[in-house]
Amino acid sequence: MLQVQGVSMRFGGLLAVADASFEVAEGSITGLIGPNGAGKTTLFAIVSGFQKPSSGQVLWRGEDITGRKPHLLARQGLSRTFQIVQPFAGLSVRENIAVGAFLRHKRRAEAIAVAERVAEQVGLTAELDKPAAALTVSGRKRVELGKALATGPRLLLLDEVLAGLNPSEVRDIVPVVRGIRDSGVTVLMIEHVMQAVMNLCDRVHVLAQGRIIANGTPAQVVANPAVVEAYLGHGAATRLAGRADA
Ligand SMILES: Nc1ncnc2c1ncn2[C@@H]1O[C@H](COP(=O)(O)OP(=O)(O)OP(=O)(O)O)[C@@H](O)[C@H]1O
Repeated sequence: MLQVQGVSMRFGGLLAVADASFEVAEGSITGLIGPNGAGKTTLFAIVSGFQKPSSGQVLWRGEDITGRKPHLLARQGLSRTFQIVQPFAGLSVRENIAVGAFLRHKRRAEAIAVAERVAEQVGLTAELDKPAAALTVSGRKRVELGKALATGPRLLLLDEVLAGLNPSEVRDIVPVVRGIRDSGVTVLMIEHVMQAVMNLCDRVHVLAQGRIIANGTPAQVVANPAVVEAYLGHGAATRLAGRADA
């Protein structure tokens, strides 16, 4: 469904993304993980049209969409959430989610109806009338999810939607993400919360220092010595293996 082919992004002397290639299969929940500064956010910004890569291509259903603007990509069914959630504080939860729905529905009543349907999907029905500013971090994350979902995406890009949540809040949102996929929306997620990655993702791509260093099922990538080293430092995999043998 989505193919990233040989994408590089240079900021001055820094190669933030280096010849990265990966695919997202339709109907999957695909994870993009890696240590801080690995280039995940940059790669996401490229896929969602917020940045144009220095080189390489992004293909959407076979079509080259490299550098296409975010609002055009949203019309084509590719929407994203942001790591820092910034709901319209003065608007209600219903109105915040409806902002996304206006992409495809011109009439207010229709957009509101979509927002109410989406609110149910993300577990916000009881909060619909509240101002977004009154919500907890977990609630705001759900609003962010709802706003993106209300645009009617075929592929939803989730940027650390679980960051800042406590373990029980993570446990509560995991089925929401799975439900989104089950409703026919493919999901690509950047995520640091490994508990959720292990639970949710069909496939994971690991980025370190701008390069894709591994991919596979969650179980395969966490058992991969190159991945362990990328997170814990050179020699960590051997040291850990030595301890396990002892
Ligand atoms: N606009 C920019 N100008 C210069 N350098 C940048 C810019 N954006 C990102 N970088 C650098 O590119 C590298 C990759 O950053 P990026 O934010 O993509 O990593 P990340 O994997 O998302 O990290 P984190 O998990 O901490 O969010 C970092 O070294 C970062 O400082």
